[in-house]
Amino acid sequence: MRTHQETPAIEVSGLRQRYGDFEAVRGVSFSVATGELFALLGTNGAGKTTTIEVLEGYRPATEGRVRVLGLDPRRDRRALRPRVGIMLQHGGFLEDLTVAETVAAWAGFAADVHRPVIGDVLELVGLAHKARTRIRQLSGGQKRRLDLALAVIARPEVLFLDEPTTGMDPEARRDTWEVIGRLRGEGVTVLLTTHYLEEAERLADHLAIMHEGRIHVRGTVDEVVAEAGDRITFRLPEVHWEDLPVLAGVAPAVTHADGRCEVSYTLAEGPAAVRAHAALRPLLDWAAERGLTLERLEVRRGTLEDVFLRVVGEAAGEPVGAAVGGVR
Ligand SMILES: Nc1ncnc2c1ncn2[C@@H]1O[C@H](COP(=O)(O)OP(=O)(O)OP(=O)(O)O)[C@@H](O)[C@H]1O
Repeated sequence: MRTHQETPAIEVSGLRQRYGDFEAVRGVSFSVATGELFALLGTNGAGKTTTIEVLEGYRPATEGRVRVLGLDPRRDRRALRPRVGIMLQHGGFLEDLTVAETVAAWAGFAADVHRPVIGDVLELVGLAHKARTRIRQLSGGQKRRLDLALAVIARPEVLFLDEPTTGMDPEARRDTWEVIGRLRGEGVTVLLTTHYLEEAERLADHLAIMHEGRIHVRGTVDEVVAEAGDRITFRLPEVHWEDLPVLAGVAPAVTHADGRCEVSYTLAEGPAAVRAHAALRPLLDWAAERGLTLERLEVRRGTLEDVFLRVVGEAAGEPVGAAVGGVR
């Protein structure tokens, strides 16, 4: 028998979602352990919001199975409601209410919310000084903070955040990351969608990259970033590029501009700690034998952005890579 600890807080298995003839989600599976933060990244229209809406119980799954805290989000809606916090992509407010009135009204829907909590929650999201301000006088970023306040007021066990920091300035975004980090620290399970790769890198335990209804890559942040491999890049005069060496089994990618060529190697095989070292020595020997200087030589770790762009590029033409290690 499975214990409570072993049951994931969120489970999605073989989810498919159709809108008429169009299949927006095409067989998505992932799970989120209790207390974890899982980030869904992806291109516009990838199916992130659709997936999260099925988990929130807003729409029935066309196919597949979803569970939140072991319950069916539609069938068990009443039982789940007090345990789940939701921040929609486009929350709607009554523009004439003040911030404090909005939170109080919302608290009225939730069980066990007392007035002092309203002040706490406004403090938490950095809106205490705006308590008497009318909603229509808030900026876009302040409205997102209020959305977050409403999502967490009933102290949920699971929090769904759909693009929580869209429209925020960099400082507000950092503040919000801190709030989300604090909630996670308190054991709240969080599923968030975002277009900000840095947001996912900073906050997520596990992440997935979606494109056109499918998850193409998923794993811990380190696992996904490791997939990008290391980059060795430099410039050479045009005359020397044709006999560039193959390094650690990898052929160079060469682009040409202004009479010089830009050379880049992406090394993804082997242990991260040794692969750039192993490839650099033969490269430097090759250059020394020819009396060449490798201009602007750079060795860097791949980034989440490299993986993201590769996923989108591969989906446009080449075959798509499998999920990375550690996938559950
Ligand atoms: N109610 C709907 N009726 C028909 N098509 C829809 C509906 N909602 C979404 N879609 C389509 O389904 C696809 C997935 O949309 P979804 O909003 O889930 O993507 P997303 O990954 O959240 O995108 P974004 O990052 O742009 O918010 C899109 O092609 C969208 O046009």
